[in-house]
This record gives sequence, structure tokens and C-alpha cells, in this order.
Amino acid sequence: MSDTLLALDGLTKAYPGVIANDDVSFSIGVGEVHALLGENGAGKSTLVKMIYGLVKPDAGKMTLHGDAYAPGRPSEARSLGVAMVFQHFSLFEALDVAENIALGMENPPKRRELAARIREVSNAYGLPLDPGRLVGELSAGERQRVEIIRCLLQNPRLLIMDEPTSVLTPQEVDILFGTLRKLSAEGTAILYISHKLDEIRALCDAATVLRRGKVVGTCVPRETTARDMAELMVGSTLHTPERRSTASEDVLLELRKVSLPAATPFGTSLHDISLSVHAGEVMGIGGVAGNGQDEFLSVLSGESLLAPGHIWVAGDDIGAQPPQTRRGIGVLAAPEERLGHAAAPDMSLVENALLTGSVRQKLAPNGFVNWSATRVFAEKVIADYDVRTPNADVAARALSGGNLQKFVIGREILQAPRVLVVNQPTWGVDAAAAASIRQALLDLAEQGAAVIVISQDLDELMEIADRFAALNGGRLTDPRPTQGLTIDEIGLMMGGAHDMEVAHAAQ
Ligand SMILES: Nc1ncnc2c1ncn2[C@@H]1O[C@H](COP(=O)(O)OP(=O)(O)OP(=O)(O)O)[C@@H](O)[C@H]1O
Repeated sequence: MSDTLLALDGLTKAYPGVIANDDVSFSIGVGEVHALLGENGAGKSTLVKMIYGLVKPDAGKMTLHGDAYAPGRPSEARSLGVAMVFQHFSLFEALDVAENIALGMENPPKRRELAARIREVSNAYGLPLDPGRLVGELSAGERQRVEIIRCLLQNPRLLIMDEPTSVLTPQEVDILFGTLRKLSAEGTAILYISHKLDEIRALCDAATVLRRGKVVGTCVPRETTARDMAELMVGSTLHTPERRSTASEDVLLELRKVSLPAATPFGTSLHDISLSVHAGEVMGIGGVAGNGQDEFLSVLSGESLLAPGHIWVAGDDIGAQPPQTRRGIGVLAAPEERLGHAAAPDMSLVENALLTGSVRQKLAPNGFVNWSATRVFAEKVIADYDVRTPNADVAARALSGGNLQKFVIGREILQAPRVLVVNQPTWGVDAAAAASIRQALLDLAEQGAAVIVISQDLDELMEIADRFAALNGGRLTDPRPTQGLTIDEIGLMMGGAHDMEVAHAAQ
């Protein structure tokens, strides 16, 4: 592992108002699993985009195996052995696995040959995948496999992975780590971005820590505690959320036999969901991605309307009411997909504050937008939730993923909802910011709101929820108190490793 594969020397990249990477230097050895750590907006994505040829550095240089390396575009990076698996998959649902993989190749072989290669590589690396299956029918974990196999077919020397485990079940994480360890043993280096410090300790040989664009430290994750790593990232002491149960006897939100047909061929139908959430309660909803989480949020937010009689908030029948009416009575929601769903990418943060805040914050009295009040609201969200941005006029798309997430969640919580539904509230958010978002959700419940947290992060749900239920194929299990619930019981409620077993059985 002493051979250097990639060396970065003084890489610098500035955006208007912020130096995203400031004189970054470090190197990655052949076969090394190297973690890139840093709080939201620290510059991790910018750095890997430079390595992958998506962003051109303003200054600094790179070498790959000792040769000058300055990829002008991703295809050039790929041809030199640098591959990347993104957080957001770029797959076509209506095409099958082999067709999707062929689309990403410069010179795809004939279909039969490609299908055989996919089978061979996927079996060799313990990631079973049927080349003929439609991507739309695959779980999130299986879609990620398509992206990984697409990279592996190019025999990469460096594989960059950006938050790969956020879409995986615990069992799938184990399988992925097995694959990455095998790759590393064969000499492929891995540059691994994640906010999950325990996973980094389990997997990575070395770590480089970025703070505000600069390298502030390196460590050997196995020999460093998760808490020390987190403190290195934020430069201060970490705060753990305080949980005190405040659930009352009063039912604030009630769902009675909620069913919803799937909106698309690849969506999930909801079946007969009944649930009561009390004032002051945090209700945790778990489940493997794609089991009805988005649909469940949409019936509560009002994006999907039902016939009357199925959803009640403090005696009001709201199931047939559109989102703006629901916001008026204090039912707010923050969907999972922050760019494009929770926030409009090309609009400024001020405009995005107006999008969901206009009714409850009375930002458009008499139909005319009060822009100065809207700006004050946006700036309060930015200040209270430590959203790192030059100012409130910046477009949502220019924010780092975690900072936009903080903005979206803060925008809803600051409107003092009576019922709040959030999907993956701390997805891609660094440890310190995740702790403060969780604390804010607990504080909201303490003030008497009913809070529903949909999340794939089971630790998060165990930390803040009073009760837990799982979505499985659009059905909701009976809720159970989180206190005393074991991981095995949770696994059973989630339907266990169902998808994985199916995939293995297909071999
Ligand atoms: N295209 C862009 N235009 C303007 N500013 C940008 C752009 N891309 C990134 N930035 C800014 O550069 C800084 C670093 O962002 P980057 O996305 O690299 O952070 P990150 O460490 O990957 O964060 P996260 O963990 O939240 O994904 C941030 O302040 C961000 O707002």
C-alpha cells in the first residue's frame, strides 16, 4: 500500500462568495480505502468532482501513478481508470439492467456478451444482478449495484463513492463492504465519502478531514473514535439530542384505512393504513426505500388527495384538502428529494422560503408577496439552522446537499406546525447538524406537535421516536414503543432482508 496512486497537490476551487477547496493536498495509495470527511459544505463533492473531471480546478495539480492527471471530462477520467458512483442514480426505469449499463459505456459490446460480463462480474463481487430485469422494478440497493457494476466493468484503479450506504439496509451495507474489501485487496483504491462514522471506522484505512475547504487533519479511522472524528470535522464539541417523552393522550392526527393506488407503474400502492399520532409524540416510520414512503408522505401533505373520511387532524377531515389548505391549519411536510421536490433548484432561497411559507407566515397578504417579510423569514431559517451560504439570494442548487437539507427542514419547523411529516430529515447532513435537526424535532413535539419521521436510519428513529412502525409493500405494521425494541424485531417488522433474498435466490 506504499505505492501512491493519486496525489493531489494544492487543489483550489472558488465559487462566488466561497472557496470550496483551498490548497488541498493529500494522496491515496494503491488499494487504499480512503475516507473523505467533513461537515456539510466542507468541499467534499467539489473535490471529487475535480478528480472525476466534472469541475476544473482554479489552481493545483494532480498525478495518477506518477503521471500528470488533469481530466477535462468524466469520459477522460474513466478512460484513465477513475470511476464514480453518485448519490443520485442516473438510470432509466423503463430500460433493463444491461441496456442501462450499455448506455454508460463508450463502446458497449453486443448484448449477449455484455449480459454474460454483467453476470460474471456481479457474481465475482457478491452483488447478484439479473441483466434482463427492468430497472424500474429494482430496489434502491439493487439500482446501486447497477451503478457499481457499470464502474467495475471498466476495471477502475480508483473508485469514488459518494454516500453509498444511505439507500441500503443494514444487510446490504455488509454486502457492499464485502465487495469493497475485495476490490481493495485486488489493488483498486476507493475514495469514500460518508457522514456515517461507524461505517468509516469499519471500512477505511485512512481519512482526510476537510473543514471550510481546507485539509484540517488526517487520521486512521480504526484507531479514532467516531466522536473524535466528528469533533475534528466541526472543530467543536458535539451535542447529543436529549429525549424526554412528551406524548399526551390526545390524538392529533388520525389515518383511517388510507389506500392509494400507485401513481406510476414503478410506484407503490398504499393499502389500508390506519394510525393515530398523539400530540407531543414522535412517530418513527422505517422501511427499506421504495416501500411506500414517498406515497405515505404525499397523502399527508396533500399532494395526493383522498376521498373524505380518511385523514383527520384535531377533528378536521383533511384527506380531500389540497396542500395550501392543510398548511393553513398547520399540517406541514418536508419530502425526501430536496432538489426539485422540497426546493425549486433555480429559485433563490428567498423564493424557496415563500413556496411553503406563504400561507402560515402570511407572506402574501391580499395576494401580493411581501418580499421583505419573505427575506426576513428566509434569513431566519439560514441563521437558526446554520445554513452555510453566502446569502439568501443564492439559488437552491448552489448549496451543498446537506446545507439545502438544513434549509428545507428549518423552513418547515420554524412555521410551528401542529403536524409535521418529514422524510429522511438528516439525509446527507453532517453529525453536528443532524443532532441539531433531531433536537429541533424533539422540541417541536415537546411543544405539542404530532411529528412523523420517515427514515431509513434506524439509529435515528430509535434515538428520537416514541413509537416505531415499518412500511412494507405499502402496508404499515402495528406501531410499537421504541423502548426495548431490538434490531431483530425491527428487521422482522421491515420485512427483513426480503429483497436481498430474492436477489440471491435468482442466482
Ligand atoms: N456550483 C456551485 N456554485 C456555487 N457554489 C457552489 C457550487 N458547488 C458548490 N458550491 C459551494 O461550495 C462549497 C462546498 O460545497 P460541496 O458541495 O463541495 O460540499 P460538501 O462537503 O460536499 O457538502 P455536503 O456534505 O453537504 O454534500 C459550499 O459552500 C457550496 O455552497
